[in-house]
Amino acid sequence: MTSSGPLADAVRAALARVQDPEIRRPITELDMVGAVEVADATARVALRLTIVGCPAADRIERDVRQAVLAVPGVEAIDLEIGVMTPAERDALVTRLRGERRMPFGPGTLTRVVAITSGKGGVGKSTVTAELAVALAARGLAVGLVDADVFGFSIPGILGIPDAKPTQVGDMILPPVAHGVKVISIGMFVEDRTPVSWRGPLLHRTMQQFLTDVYFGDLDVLLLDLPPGTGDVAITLGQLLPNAEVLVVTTPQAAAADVAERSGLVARQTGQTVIGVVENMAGGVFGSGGGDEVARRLEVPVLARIPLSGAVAAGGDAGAPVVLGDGSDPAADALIGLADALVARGRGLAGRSLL
Ligand SMILES: Nc1ncnc2c1ncn2[C@@H]1O[C@H](COP(=O)(O)OP(=O)(O)OP(=O)(O)O)[C@@H](O)[C@H]1O
Repeated sequence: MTSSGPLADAVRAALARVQDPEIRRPITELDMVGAVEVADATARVALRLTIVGCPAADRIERDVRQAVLAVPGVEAIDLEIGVMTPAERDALVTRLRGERRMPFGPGTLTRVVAITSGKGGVGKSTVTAELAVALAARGLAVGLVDADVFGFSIPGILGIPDAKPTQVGDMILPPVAHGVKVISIGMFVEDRTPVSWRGPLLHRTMQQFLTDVYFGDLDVLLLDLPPGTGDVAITLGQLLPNAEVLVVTTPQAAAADVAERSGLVARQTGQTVIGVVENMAGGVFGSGGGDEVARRLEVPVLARIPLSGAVAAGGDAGAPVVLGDGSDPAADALIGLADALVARGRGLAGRSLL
């Protein structure tokens, strides 16, 4: 690694401001920058990409050129692009992963929030995706695990229906949508059909999502659970007893029973139910469902999200309403939910008082 003279140092400093768009760390920290020399106002930079055919290669190359050419005294760049050797890549993966196995269990600094519902179709995935984007828009580092094996609608709602994670060694880099790092079972099945896996396979898959997917340091990790009280909810209850849980329900009174049950199952695993989100309020679903579930679980209703054509259209188009022009009451309610979550802080979730 040759780097000589103040101009070469300035080029290195400029390169330290270029991020790998997938790993979201400076390329200099990822061992992607080799020799740097400057001669006759021309900077020679050796770049090592993590994998052949790296999907972010164009972007990295463009950012590197721009950063280097902005250094006073540099007029041209001679960029030599190579690929890491398997040994270099293994060393990087080991370093990034550290010794941590499953970084989101008890003791984590990341706030883990699971979103559940009693039955399907109440808008749980929509609420989860919009909430994730609203939190990311506030500047938080947000990850989203779509664990809804029967639906996996999150990638579509976020506008990345066909995105696939990049694999570096045995590390999986999640695609990023609207600032949210997203991983979904739908990214690993061929024809997007719902998965009919049972307990052990689901358990392993969830564990892998939480361990092998490189999210980096997150402020918040959201999990979109399948509706009901099945294997995934129980598995995640075991893996993440420290998680906080939001229960999404419609205002329909008849939905209250099943919604309450998913909250109770979460609580049995040690998770903390922090509130209820009533979705599709003011529609044809009657009223009182959210209050009823909240009363039975002894938690507050954190948001009431009105039925909104904009929300449905935004979900179809992959354009979250929380990033819209602010004219939609449902968007306000969803942003209010993000505010309520942040204002609530981490509380005592997952910490024993005894
Ligand atoms: N507040 C809302 N106003 C209007 N439409 C909504 C609202 N919330 C969700 N929807 C729409 O309702 C449908 C179901 O939403 P979604 O897929 O999020 O439900 P879900 O509870 O996650 O279902 P499942 O668990 O079965 O995947 C979608 O078409 C979505 O766009």
